[in-house]
Amino acid sequence: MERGENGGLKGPVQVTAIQGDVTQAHEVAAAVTGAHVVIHTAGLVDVFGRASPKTIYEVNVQGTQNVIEACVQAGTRLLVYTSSMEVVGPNTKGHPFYRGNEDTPYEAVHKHPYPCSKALAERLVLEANGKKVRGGLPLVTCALRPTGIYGEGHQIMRDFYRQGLRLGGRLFRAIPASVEHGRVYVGNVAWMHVLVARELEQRAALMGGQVYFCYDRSPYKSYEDFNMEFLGPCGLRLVGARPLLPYWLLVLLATLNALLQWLLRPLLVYAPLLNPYTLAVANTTFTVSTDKAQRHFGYEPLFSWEDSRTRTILWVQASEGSAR
Ligand SMILES: NC(=O)C1=CN([C@@H]2O[C@H](COP(=O)(O)OP(=O)(O)OC[C@H]3O[C@@H](n4cnc5c(N)ncnc54)[C@H](O)[C@@H]3O)[C@@H](O)[C@H]2O)C=CC1
Ligand SMILES: CC(C)[C@@H](O)CC[C@@H](C)[C@H]1CC[C@H]2[C@@H]3[C@H](O)CC4=CC(=O)CC[C@]4(C)[C@H]3CC[C@]12C
Repeated sequence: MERGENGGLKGPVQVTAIQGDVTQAHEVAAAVTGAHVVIHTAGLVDVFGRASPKTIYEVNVQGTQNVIEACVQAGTRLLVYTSSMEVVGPNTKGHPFYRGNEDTPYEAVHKHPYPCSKALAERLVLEANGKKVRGGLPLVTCALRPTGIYGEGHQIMRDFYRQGLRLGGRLFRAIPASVEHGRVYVGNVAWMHVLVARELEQRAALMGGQVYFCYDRSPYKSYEDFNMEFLGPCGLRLVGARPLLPYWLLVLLATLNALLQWLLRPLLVYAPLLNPYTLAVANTTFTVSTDKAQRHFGYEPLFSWEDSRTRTILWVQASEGSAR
């Protein structure tokens, strides 16, 4: 197949969809059979208490173990795993991670089921690097750590948008503007996965067993201010130059939400955006500044910040029709 000027593929690419459950080893084995490279991006992304810790573990950890085992049995030598910034932090102590990179020392301490599961899964993938697969050759693995992904299909962005519509076009600041979060456009995350899948075999000695943050040129902003880059052009406004409520009151409200979730669980799943974990993460600076992916396999973002922003705005506006 012919390649485009940025090295991307030109012309039709044949895709065969096989639906399956990563927690079912036999289904994973069937999906992996014959694959030259596996990109394992399936995961249960839940920090709102919708799923049980057991289910999060089964999908994110056992599911990843099933993928590794399937690669070994099938003789598939290349495995790329979608890990997460959360493997690093923010930690339970609220330590900021400011313009850090893959080598920045940071005390990665987690209690929440989601980051714990991603950290364990990443470790399984990296430890599997070099493991002999069927046929006797070594498995080559690496893990990509996206920061907060945004773009088309971002359900949390859609939830904020709908919340703003319900509140008369307003959202109320809860987090100081000074608390910066690194964010990355979904198209650039996908592009990094494609580049790794393409380069991992030839650069196995350099890339095998490595982790790479997913990054692009999206600006560092507070989570709420960053979201307003898209929700503002869709008619919403963020009220307050500073948080309208004191932090202790937000902690109280988040705790009440967690208590309500626990009390209501036998009847329904009550899973608001604000809970002790989401508040703590939102309130802790986490930004990355790295060029490791560029140095190791020539990664450059495929989508500029301007393009990423426009595409996301168009998606939110399109979801407006479904919101009303
Ligand atoms: N959303 C974010 O900000 C970030 C996400 N990630 C990681 O990116 C990956 C994709 O996440 P998102 O696209 O955000 O979430 P998503 O919920 O949109 O995608 C997760 C996918 O995994 C599939 N999946 C879930 N359980 C499965 C199972 N038992 N068997 C097979 N497939 C299953 C879902 O059907 C879905 O297509 C995940 O591994 C997540 O941990 C990493 C960093 C940031
Ligand atoms: C209610 C307010 C306090 C509001 O600001 C809460 C925002 C909160 C829902 C998000 C703030 C930071 C987000 C997380 C961050 O982007 C890192 C993530 C990485 C992942 O792998 C999965 C998603 C997430 C945990 C992401 C989830 C939503 C936030 C906690």
